[in-house]
Amino acid sequence: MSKLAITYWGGSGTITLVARAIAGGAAEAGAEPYLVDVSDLGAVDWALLEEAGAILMGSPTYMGGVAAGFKAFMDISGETIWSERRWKDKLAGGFTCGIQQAGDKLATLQALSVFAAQHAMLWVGQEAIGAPVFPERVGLNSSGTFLGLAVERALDGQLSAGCDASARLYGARVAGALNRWG
Ligand SMILES: Cc1cc2nc3c(=O)[nH]c(=O)nc-3n(C[C@H](O)[C@H](O)[C@H](O)COP(=O)(O)O)c2cc1C
Repeated sequence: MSKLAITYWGGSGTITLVARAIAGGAAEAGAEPYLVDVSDLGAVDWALLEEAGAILMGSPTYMGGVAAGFKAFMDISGETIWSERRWKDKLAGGFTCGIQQAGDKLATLQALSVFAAQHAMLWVGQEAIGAPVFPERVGLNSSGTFLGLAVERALDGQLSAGCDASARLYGARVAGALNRWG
């Protein structure tokens, strides 16, 4: 299976926990995940991203959209990576977090999915259906977001069990997609 790059930018730690949980779920499903913190654009392993079969993108939702730190990464990719179609046909997906259950997080995922389309990438959404449809799955995909992964802010430095499980399932889903199409 080809490499799965998980790019992210986080301010206070939640998105880092989410990226790690996604990586855990993906590894359990047989993928080879690589965490790529984009907070220092000069330190980003661009060759790894070019080699990867899938690139996931994670940003906290700030003011109803992608945080500036992640947007800087998006914008720099709009130079030669975009014009030379270097990420074309890679699988893509997105994840975000916010303090509120809705919190306009969908707008962040929409921006990330449009970004993937700009790069001619192929988007993979979240599949998990939680409560109340399946009452025993309390906390799983609690905001009912399917465009990508949307979770709530970590408390006490920990993701809730439901958010952690949702992130792991999303990692496993992308690993499965990579196995099938990557
Ligand atoms: C400037 C700013 C704007 C924010 N805007 C939103 C928002 O629109 N919706 C939301 O649900 N949470 C919002 N939050 C809360 C963060 O998304 C939340 O605390 C998240 O866990 C931060 O992720 P991080 O720990 O990776 O930085 C905002 C936080 C900050 C600092």
